[in-house]
Amino acid sequence: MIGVKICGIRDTQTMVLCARLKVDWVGFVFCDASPRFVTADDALRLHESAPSGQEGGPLRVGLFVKSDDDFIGQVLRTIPLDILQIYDTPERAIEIQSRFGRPVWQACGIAKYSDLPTDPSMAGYVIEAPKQEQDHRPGGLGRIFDWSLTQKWIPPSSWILAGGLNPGNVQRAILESQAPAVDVSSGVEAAPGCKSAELIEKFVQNSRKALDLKPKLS
Ligand SMILES: O=C(O)c1ccccc1N[C@@H]1O[C@H](COP(=O)(O)O)[C@@H](O)[C@H]1O
Repeated sequence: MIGVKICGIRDTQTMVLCARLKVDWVGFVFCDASPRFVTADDALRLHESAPSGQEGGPLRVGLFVKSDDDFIGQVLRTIPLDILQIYDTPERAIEIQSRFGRPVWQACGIAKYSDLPTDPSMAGYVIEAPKQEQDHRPGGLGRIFDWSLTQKWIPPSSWILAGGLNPGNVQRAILESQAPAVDVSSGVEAAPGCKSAELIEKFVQNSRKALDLKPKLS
């Protein structure tokens, strides 16, 4: 079964839907440059609206972009995040992992094969398109990269494919990249920051069908 993460949740209906669809992870974006930004109090309200990971619901992932310890600590005192998705240097991501005692998924922008990470001490990696000069934030931009780059990569720990995925391309993305899990934000939205129940359902369904399709597409 392909793991699925729905990121940038801002409303309780979407939380409840993700729990009903047995999505593996939901993401809360603590980056105020994003149309999906939530405060720690918003995230707590969302967290409380659906079964927790320990109760069989989706694990809660918090996204932090170049955040300092004070900010991360303040969010963690409000909401019990299961995983921290970090947009920062690898050194800083490792520091955060040991300081806060939570698994860290480091976000890596991949333009070429040698950009793929090799450090097994990180709990996981989010493998996505690289940030460009004009971007005001590092993710949630609906941009893909060359999925075939990960085919021969030996991942040092668990990983998830992200960037520009949507219900129409996710099956091909899984087959071309050989990803064990997929992460989507803008590709299941009706407008920036506004999730579509219909697109989420299709995305989850199509992701999970990818394994069945393998012989037909390869
Ligand atoms: O979603 C955002 O606005 C965002 C802001 C800052 C950092 C990451 C963000 N989103 C993450 O980016 C990838 C790809 O998103 P998309 O599917 O291309 O829209 C994914 O991990 C999002 O969670």
